[in-house]
Amino acid sequence: MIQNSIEEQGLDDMELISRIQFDIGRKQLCQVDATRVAYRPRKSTYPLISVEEALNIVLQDANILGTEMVHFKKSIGRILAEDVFAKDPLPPFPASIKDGYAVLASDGDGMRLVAGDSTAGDVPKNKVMPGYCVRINTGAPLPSGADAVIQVEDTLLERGSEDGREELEIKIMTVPKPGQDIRPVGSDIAKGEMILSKGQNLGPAELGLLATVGVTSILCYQQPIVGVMSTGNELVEPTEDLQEGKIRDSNRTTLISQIEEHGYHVIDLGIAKDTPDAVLALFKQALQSVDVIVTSGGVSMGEKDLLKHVLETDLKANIKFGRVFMKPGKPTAFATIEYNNKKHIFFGLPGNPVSSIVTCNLYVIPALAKMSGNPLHQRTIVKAKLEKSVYLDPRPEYHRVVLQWLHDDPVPVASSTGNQISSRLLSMRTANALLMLPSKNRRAADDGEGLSRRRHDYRSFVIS
Ligand SMILES: Nc1nc2c(c(=O)[nH]1)N[C@H]1C(S)=C(S)[C@@H](COP(=O)(O)OP(=O)(O)OC[C@H]3O[C@@H](n4cnc5c(N)ncnc54)[C@H](O)[C@@H]3O)O[C@H]1N2
Ligand code: MOO
Repeated sequence: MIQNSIEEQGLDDMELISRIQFDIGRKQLCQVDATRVAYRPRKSTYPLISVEEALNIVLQDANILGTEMVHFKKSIGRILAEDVFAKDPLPPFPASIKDGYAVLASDGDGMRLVAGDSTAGDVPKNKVMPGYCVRINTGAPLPSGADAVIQVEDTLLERGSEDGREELEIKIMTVPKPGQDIRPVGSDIAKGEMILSKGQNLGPAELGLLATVGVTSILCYQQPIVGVMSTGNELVEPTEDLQEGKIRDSNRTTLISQIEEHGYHVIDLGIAKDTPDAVLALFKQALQSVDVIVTSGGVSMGEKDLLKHVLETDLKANIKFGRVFMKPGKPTAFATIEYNNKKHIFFGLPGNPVSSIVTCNLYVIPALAKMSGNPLHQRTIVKAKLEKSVYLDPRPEYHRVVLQWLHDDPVPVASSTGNQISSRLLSMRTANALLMLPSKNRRAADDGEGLSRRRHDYRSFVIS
């Protein structure tokens, strides 16, 4: 009956949404009225776009935030916003590559008197004169006069002090060449050399290089602060016992750890109840302190799926897309929000636990990487073979698999994690890649072969 009355009024979906959103005169903070279930649109008003299109839209809005000085020890995973140069050469002195003896090459092989030693960290006292050598350790400065090092394995002890504390004379068994086993000044790093360049991702080796050249404060791109929120009246905290109709919130845990695993700072925004006011209040609170909001749930067709309405109506957000032709993740939404003169980006991930984790991988992580200044923000994609044939879905699917490189085959084999229903988080367990399966409706001619044949090559990307 209600349907009839709507039809009689001749309202289309867009008008219905407007009626729901702009119902004035209610004592609510939020302008969205979610009570008139009968007026909800019966078809999504958002066009279904491809994953590629969606990712391009996301990356266009994922802009670098700015730069800040960072102490080098706190810079792991950060992206450098400046070139870094070496103010000193390495080694700063000619250094021995071996434990042995500093010699004059022109003396050739044979006997040498031992005139003291040069150990790492000390300044050698003795000069190497013809017929003499100085005992030297790896990394120690070459004494003046010497131009070669002979490793201890190529020498014999001819004479030592009676107490065994000193070597007095040795015999060199090989003919030394000038420069042998010596690292010249600046041979590892030249003075003034650029050791790191703008856009470099800072890992352990890069931090070590900063330590080497004594650059302890560096300019890095700022990292986005991400707020993660769950939505839904059915959700309770993992610590709580289940009452009737309730389930534990798992998405907040997976999304927070997924984002933190990639090195970004996350604020836990908690759970918003399925009311426009609750959602709006949490959004407003989040917008004070985060650059990116990631929600899960509340983006599909249910009368409680309010997020996009609240964003558009109350926060004047620009919803860039609301549906993507993919499985899982069809209702994924993306928006930009101007709030307090600052641009924020919003990811409305679907509530199904697998859908949220897959779409976080596909859209959120690359966006955060790009915002953090990382030029290599795209996911790694490799070719894989299927262990067993799989059924294709009408939607292009991101099938959870374990990739294994077997024997000396350079192409890995992908083994499915089983039932792929998007509520089954167990399908993510042990998965280390998402297999990109084409739509079932793609013509076989696109591919030259039957699409679901055993060991057919598919593209897969690594999600670690
Ligand atoms: N009429 C239609 N219904 C649905 C469609 C559609 O196109 N038309 N799409 C389906 C698809 S595909 C997905 S995916 C889901 C996504 O829906 P929402 O994003 O609105 O999510 P909810 O309805 O809130 O929840 C879906 C499901 O996930 C559970 N959930 C939600 N949040 C959490 C959480 N934090 N931790 C664990 N589990 C969570 C929730 O209880 C539901 O079972 O919509 C389909 N429906
Ligand atoms: O797209 Mo939904 O994410 O299939 O379950």
